[in-house]
Amino acid sequence: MSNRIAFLGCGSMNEAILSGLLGSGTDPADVVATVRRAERAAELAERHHGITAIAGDEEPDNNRQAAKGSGVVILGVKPVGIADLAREISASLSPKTIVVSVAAAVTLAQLEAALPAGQPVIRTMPNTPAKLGRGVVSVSAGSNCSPEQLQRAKDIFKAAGTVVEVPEEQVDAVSAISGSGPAYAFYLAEAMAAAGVELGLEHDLALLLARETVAGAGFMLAEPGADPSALRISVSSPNGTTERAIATFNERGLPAIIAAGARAAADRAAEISRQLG
Ligand SMILES: NC(=O)C1=CN([C@@H]2O[C@H](COP(=O)(O)OP(=O)(O)OC[C@H]3O[C@@H](n4cnc5c(N)ncnc54)[C@H](O)[C@@H]3O)[C@@H](O)[C@H]2O)C=CC1
Ligand SMILES: O=C(O)[C@@H]1CCC=N1
Repeated sequence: MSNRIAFLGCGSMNEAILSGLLGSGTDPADVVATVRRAERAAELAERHHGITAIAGDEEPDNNRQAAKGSGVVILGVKPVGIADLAREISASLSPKTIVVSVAAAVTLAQLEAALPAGQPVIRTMPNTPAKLGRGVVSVSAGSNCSPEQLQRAKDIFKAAGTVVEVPEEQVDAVSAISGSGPAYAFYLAEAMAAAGVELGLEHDLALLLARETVAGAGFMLAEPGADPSALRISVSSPNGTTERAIATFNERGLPAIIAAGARAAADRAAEISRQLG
């Protein structure tokens, strides 16, 4: 099977995966990316030397060109555009080409219906730390995907981080925790920086403290076997300052607020799936 991997719709998410892949030693000559605009294609080609980036405003059949001869194609446009993109490339796929979607809310059934009968399809839910090889991605195989084809996709995504296999019914929950989750961590950093300013720190200093703290805590969480509760307790002296802060978060219902946000994200994914029919 061809080693070439095509990233169709190379925006934030697909570029993050592409970066992770190149960072782990994939030959850029085996990577092709498509986008809408020529400026974005030039930016990608400059940032990732040796890949091929094709813009639709210069070459309207860019997606078909990229799909043709690729062993794996990764669909990375917004959910509403996935089925059209799948139909557009259908005639350019070999029956063995593995079609991977990173889109929230687009089901395996919707993907399979837009592709030639029998096409192997995998639905994934990645996240943007893939850019640093620190993403986490779920994979769910469609009915035509062989164990070897699923393994090939897992091997690609391993380069971008941790791979978990989940039944498709769980993808909306995965999306609500790890797909969207980096935004929750960034939101926490924003709120901490704002709190620092409220306590009298200069904005730049407050932002530096918040960024380095969330990043540093992230590194600690990334150590093998890390336990968030144990790590939190190790910062919290009995009757000390941290304990007072955490008690205030609990009194104000922060865990329930986070659960409600995650529920809202999962519900929105289900709503989009229904809208896409
Ligand atoms: N951004 C994130 O953190 C995550 C995103 N996703 C999924 O990834 C997908 C893309 O999201 P983002 O990367 O955030 O969006 P984005 O807007 O940054 O990327 C989409 C890219 O596709 C290009 N594009 C649109 N139509 C095209 C076409 N017909 N042919 C070629 N290129 C085309 C756009 O120009 C853009 O560069 C979505 O389906 C989303 O659900 C999944 C997990 C996390
Ligand atoms: O916000 C979104 O719709 C995408 C899916 C998961 C993360 N970002």
